[in-house]
Amino acid sequence: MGSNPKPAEDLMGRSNGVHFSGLVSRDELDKNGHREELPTTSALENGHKELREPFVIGVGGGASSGKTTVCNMIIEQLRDQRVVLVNQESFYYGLSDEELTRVNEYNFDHPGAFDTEYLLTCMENLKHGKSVDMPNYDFKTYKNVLPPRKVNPSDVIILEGILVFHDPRVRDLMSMKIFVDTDADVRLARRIKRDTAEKDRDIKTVLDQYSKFVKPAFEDFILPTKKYADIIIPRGGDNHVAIDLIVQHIRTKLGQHDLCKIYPNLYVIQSTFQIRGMHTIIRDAKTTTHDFIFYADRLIRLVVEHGLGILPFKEKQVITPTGAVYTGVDFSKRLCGISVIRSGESMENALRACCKGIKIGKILIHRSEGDNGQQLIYHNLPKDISNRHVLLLDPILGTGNTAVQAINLLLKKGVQESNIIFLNLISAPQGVHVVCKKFPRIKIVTSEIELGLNDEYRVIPGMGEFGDRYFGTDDC
Ligand SMILES: Nc1ncnc2c1ncn2[C@@H]1O[C@H](COP(=O)(O)OP(=O)(O)O)[C@@H](O)[C@H]1O
Ligand SMILES: Nc1ccn([C@@H]2O[C@H](COP(=O)(O)O)[C@@H](O)[C@H]2O)c(=O)n1
Ligand SMILES: [Mg+2]
Repeated sequence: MGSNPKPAEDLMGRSNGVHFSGLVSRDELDKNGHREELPTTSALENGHKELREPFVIGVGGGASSGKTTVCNMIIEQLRDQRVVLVNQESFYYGLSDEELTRVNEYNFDHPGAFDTEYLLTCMENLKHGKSVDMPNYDFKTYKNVLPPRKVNPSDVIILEGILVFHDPRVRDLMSMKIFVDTDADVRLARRIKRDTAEKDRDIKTVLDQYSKFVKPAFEDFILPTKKYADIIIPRGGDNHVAIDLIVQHIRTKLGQHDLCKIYPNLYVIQSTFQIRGMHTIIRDAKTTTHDFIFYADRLIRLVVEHGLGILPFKEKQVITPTGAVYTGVDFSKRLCGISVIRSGESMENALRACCKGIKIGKILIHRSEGDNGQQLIYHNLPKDISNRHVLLLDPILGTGNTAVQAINLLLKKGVQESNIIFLNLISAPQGVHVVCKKFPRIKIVTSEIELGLNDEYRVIPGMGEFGDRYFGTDDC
């Protein structure tokens, strides 16, 4: 795959082609909040470009303490990240027919009930970037016979379960350990509700199991692991402050905010599952041209709207049909769009749809060896461009070389640097560094920050050659 990252300084003057990618990623949440993923690479650390090991979080605590709830809340807040949830309960040994006849005598809360060796293998593989076959335990049949779930490595791996801190080898894989601490009576009440509703068990069976196994095991095996926790969350999912702090810490460790912290003029649009879903489609190499255009258009529209949102405005009052005064704003109309041929042309329709009658100029930059690999060969810009705010359109910011050429031309034509908003769908950190360092007053609006560039200066994970995919020339 050739994904060794390049330092930004290396890229200036050496690229002879950007905007490619071979890596595809797809995330899906199933009904249990599990994610199934195709290969991904790891996140960036502290704004640097090296790819690194995933951040592993352990979430332990008594049964029904709210571990899964806490994990789902963390995952929800990290919806713009590649997160995978591993449940310790998937690693329960299946019961033999003989054991099934005496199921009420089986202690599911004992460390020996789990296949910890296989759990360890799976976690080590995930941590080292390999995909794994996760067992699929069925609580109703007590068996492990369902087809395994393929889980691929991610930027964040969360391992949750009653005894995830019991084995020191599993503990050692974790970068952060969270213990969910909920009162025993609350846990029991929830357990009765859950096991009768979801596991088809009667109250007597649940209570017998609780007093015979669950309570003693909590005291003997689970509670003693609380001392290993870095964070103890009282009240589980009700503790929003704790969950917010945990998410902040994870983001800091992933270096997610660093680029925006370094460059206040970089705007990454707020991610939602809709947005990630659309990215998932357009990044999938198997997506048809028709779907690629549809979802790329939706994302481009969001980026354009966001870009328009950071244009200057003046306060304006209007009278509504009810005769009331509405105090609003009047936004700048001295605008134009400039698309970088050819992929930037894919963004013109969205801009026209948002700004009736907007003038759109074009710049063509040829990429070849030598001379920074860049050659400006054509431009057609509005004559009065120097008096306008310019929305520069190019869906991918890779090395930054093309953007630098285009911006240099705009500046030469008298456009003020602070009047340029560069709109793109994805930005490689290297390109962000190059553009923001050279033009600190320019604004960049993007929908996702990429992992980096590979040896061939292609954006990873990226989405391939955008222009070819959008204009349907990818099989020419
Ligand atoms: N803060 C809460 N308030 C009310 N019910 C909760 C809360 N947290 C969890 N539950 C419910 O309690 C049950 C057990 O929660 P869960 O998160 O599955 O715990 P665990 O994974 O620790 O067994 C679930 O039915 C869940 O909906
Ligand atoms: N067949 C099984 C397997 C496990 N249990 C109980 O599940 C609890 C652990 O799950 P949590 O989501 O609550 O962490 C544990 O207390 C086991 O007794 C079961 O009842 N049947
Ligand atoms: Mg659970």
